[in-house]
Formats: sequence, C-alpha cells, structure tokens
Amino acid sequence: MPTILGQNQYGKAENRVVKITRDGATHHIKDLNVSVALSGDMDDVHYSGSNAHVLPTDTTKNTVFAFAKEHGIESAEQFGIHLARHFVTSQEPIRTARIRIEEYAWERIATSDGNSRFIGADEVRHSFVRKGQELRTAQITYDGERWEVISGLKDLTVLNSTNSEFWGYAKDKYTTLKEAYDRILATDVSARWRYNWTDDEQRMPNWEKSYRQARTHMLEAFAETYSLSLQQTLYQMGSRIINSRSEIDEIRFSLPNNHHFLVDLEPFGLKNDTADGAVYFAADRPYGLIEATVLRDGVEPRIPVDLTNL
Ligand SMILES: O=c1[nH]c(=O)c2[nH]c(=O)[nH]c2[nH]1
Repeated sequence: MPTILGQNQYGKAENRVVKITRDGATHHIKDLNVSVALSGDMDDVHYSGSNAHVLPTDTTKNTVFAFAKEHGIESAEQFGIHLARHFVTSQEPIRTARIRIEEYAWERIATSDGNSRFIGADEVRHSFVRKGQELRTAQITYDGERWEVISGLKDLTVLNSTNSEFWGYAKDKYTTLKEAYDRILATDVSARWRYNWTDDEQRMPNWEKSYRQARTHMLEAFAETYSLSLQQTLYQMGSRIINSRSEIDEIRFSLPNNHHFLVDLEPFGLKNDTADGAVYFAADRPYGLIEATVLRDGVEPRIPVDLTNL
C-alpha cells in the first residue's frame, strides 16, 4: 500500500523556564512552560532520514533559555512572538513555528492580617506563593468518647528566589553536586497538623481561624527563614506553628525540593549567574523529598509517617 506523509511538526515540548529579575531587594519572577512546534519542508527526514532540514529539538530548547536571558520575558505573548519569528526567519526549511506557553501565576507572600508577626511587607520581597493551588484537608475520627482532628493542606507551592544556600554536606565518590550559596528554594507544601482538642464542646477551636493562622505562620516562616537546607526551613515552619497555635500539638510535613538549575548559557556567550536576570530550568523529577514531624515537647506523635495514607 503506498503511503504519503501527512501533517507533521516537531520541537521541544514543555521547557520549564524561570526567570528572576532583581530590582534591589525586590525580585520579580516569570515562570513559563514553553512548547515549540516547527513545521515546513520536512518530507526528507520522514521519507529518507536525511536530517539536513532538521534544526534539533535540543536547539529549540536552548533557544528558549537563551532568549529568556538575552531578551527577557516581558510577557508570554511577546516572548512567543520573538521565538516564532526567530525560527521562521533563521531556518529556510521552517515555514511555521507554533509556540505554546503556559504561565504560572505567583503572588508575593505578604501579611494577610494585622496581628501576625510578619517582619514588614517590604522586607521580604523574594518570597512567592503560587496562585490558587492548594487543597485543604481534614480527617475527623470519633470513637464515641474522644475526637481526633487532623487538618492540613497540600500543593501549596512556594518559592524563595534568594536567601537559600546548601553546602557543607557529606561527600563520597558519587557526589557531584556543587555547593550553592545563593539558590532558589521551592516546594509544594503538604502538611497535616493534629489538634489537641479531644472532647469539650465548649473549648472547641475555631477551625476556620486556626487553619488561616496555621497557613499564614507557615508562609511567614518560609519567607523569613534564611535557609541552609530545606530540612531547616521545614523545622522553622513547624515550630512557628506549634509555638503560635496552642491548639496544635503536632505537624507533619512532606516537602519536595522543586529543583531549579541555573542554565549553562556559556556556549552562547551569555553569563548566567544569580546576580540579576538569572534563568533557571525548573526540573520536575527526580526531586528531593524532605519529610519530618515537629511536635510540642512531651506529646506522643500520632500523625502517620506516610501522609498519602491520610
Ligand atoms: O535543602 C536541601 N537538602 C538536602 O538534603 C539536599 N540534598 C541535595 O542534593 N540538595 C539538597 N537540598
């Protein structure tokens, strides 16, 4: 049966590019997922395997990161126009470039209520929380006598664009990680906290207020901690809640380390360091997974170690 080639396109999909621009202590973030699809005179590569017209998908990926560094990301539209024009005008066989962009929206971590102990909105200008993501959870158990209430949240995505380091760790012959003195710290917070309320209806906590406050304390501790490891930040977040909320005795966290790697743009003559306008590759896996319980001194741990069982 004779066959002919129909519509075809190719490129690198889902380039996760994060750009941090610094305006003094105030940082700005652009977080995009960029997919490139190129089409044109591509019969030969399909029919005979000749790659002469094929600009590698790897190159399209590099172009996305290099353009983010060199030309900036004013808007998804402007960035896409720039890329599409480049591919079509620089490679004769490429007739059409389709750039699809998803943009993740972030907002600054700021004080939500007057009585929290935040250090002042304009002092922490490098801390962000992803918009509209998290899920609130609750587990209530009653045996006819006593209650156990475990509340929590998951997928609360937060990011500090500075004030994070990681160095001085154990090394063996398999260690290749470079010590970091200024890195992005980002995680999707999963947390479960257990209330010490068990029976007295009169002394029942205000669940709505308690949730709001716990969330706020968590975000503030994340933003305010100068972090030497995600483990240290986790402990700060947990102890802030235990110390500020007398109704909560125990909190367990599961924190993926959402790695952001500085892209090596040296081959394109572009210096890419953390000083300003740094471009990062946001990797999705594998990821570090940091988990721990923080307890009020003297109480028994009761939240299951594996939060997926809750
Ligand atoms: O905050 C971190 N904790 C680690 O245990 C770790 N391990 C690693 O490779 N990077 C990091 N970062």
